[in-house]
Amino acid sequence: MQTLFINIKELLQIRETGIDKISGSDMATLPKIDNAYLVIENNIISDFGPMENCPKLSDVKIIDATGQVVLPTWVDSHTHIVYAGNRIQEFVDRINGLSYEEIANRGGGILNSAKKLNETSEDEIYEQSKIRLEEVMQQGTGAVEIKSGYGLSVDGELKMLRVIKRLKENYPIAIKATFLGAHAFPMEYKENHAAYIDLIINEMLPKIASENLADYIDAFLETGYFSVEETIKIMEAGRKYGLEPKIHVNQFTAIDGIKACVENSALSVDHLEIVTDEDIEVLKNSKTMPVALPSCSYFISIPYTPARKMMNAGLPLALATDYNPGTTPSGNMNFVVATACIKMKMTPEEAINAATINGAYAMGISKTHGSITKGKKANLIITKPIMSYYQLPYAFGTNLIDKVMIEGQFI
Ligand SMILES: N=CN[C@@H](CCC(=O)O)C(=O)O
Ligand SMILES: [Zn+2]
Repeated sequence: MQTLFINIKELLQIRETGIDKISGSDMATLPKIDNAYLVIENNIISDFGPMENCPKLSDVKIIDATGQVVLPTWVDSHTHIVYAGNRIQEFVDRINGLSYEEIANRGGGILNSAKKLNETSEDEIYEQSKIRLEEVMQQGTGAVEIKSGYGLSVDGELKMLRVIKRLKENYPIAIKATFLGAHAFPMEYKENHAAYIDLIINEMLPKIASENLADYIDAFLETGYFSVEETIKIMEAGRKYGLEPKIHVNQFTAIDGIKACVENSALSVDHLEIVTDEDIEVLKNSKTMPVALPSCSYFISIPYTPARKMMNAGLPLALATDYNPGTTPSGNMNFVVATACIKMKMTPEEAINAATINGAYAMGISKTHGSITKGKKANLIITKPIMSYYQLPYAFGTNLIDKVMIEGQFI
């Protein structure tokens, strides 16, 4: 079955086959066709071009997109959308003056979510998480990475990863699962880090690998969480099971963690609110994608990733939500793109590149997602009639999406 979109006001992010990411000054360019057509065959993009070249097709469903902008769906390469309950009380505690660190030191934060998760059944976690997944799909997300990391026990981590597996099986959206057992030290291991790392490496990882539950491995490399040396052990152990690292690093402090991640061929380094000149140097000429999470900076009032400085140094940059109950209870990529423009001074072109093709790279799916390219998945955002794509970040907070197509189907 073919679908033909005609009269598309702007068809954005059109790319040749084989482009997997966009770096540095190239991020300022977002290739597009004004007044375009686009052909979808089953679940794949099969053709596109200017309206004057529009083919005459028979037995085709025609959609007139006059006034509407069409772009690839967002790729959200960093989320924690599988969790139990919420942390609304901590939100209010922060408004009343407590810091994220103070809340964590009182047993709140990640350990609070871990307690809730371990007390909740797998079915209930699935029910709570699928609501969030369905919500972000309606907001234009067509691929999502989901981490474990609120189990912090063998059973808890397996439970989370099994929920992610069920979401993968039951939804058309591309999902990658990341094992984040090294998210925090449980209370009983506070004074015995080696024993918890041993549990991760010798008990969790073999079980996860035997059930094929994870695609990537992560750790929270941060002062007060996992040290550089501890994170290296986790990355090396994951590699033995074929899990590439995607690491939380430089959220609050810069402790040479990025260097360790690059040396261990991490696919991405995520957060990067605090970035030194040395960090930028080690990222140059590496295959590691830096990932910024501006909704987290917004929600807990920490610095924004220095996007301009990084792009000026020739680096690529991806944008993701970090959707989680503590630092970012929002999975809205439209807000991420707008906030990147408003607060990080990324241009709309840079932000859209970061939220599509570079996001796809950061979750290892740029062969199939992240751009309007012949042969890629038919994953599309069709906007309401708008002035131009500039309106997407400009009218932040307004829902400008008319329809979302994932794998050739409107959802
Ligand atoms: N920083 C580490 N992990 C999550 C937040 C975890 C939490 O507070 O629940 C993040 O990416 O922000
Ligand atoms: Zn995160």
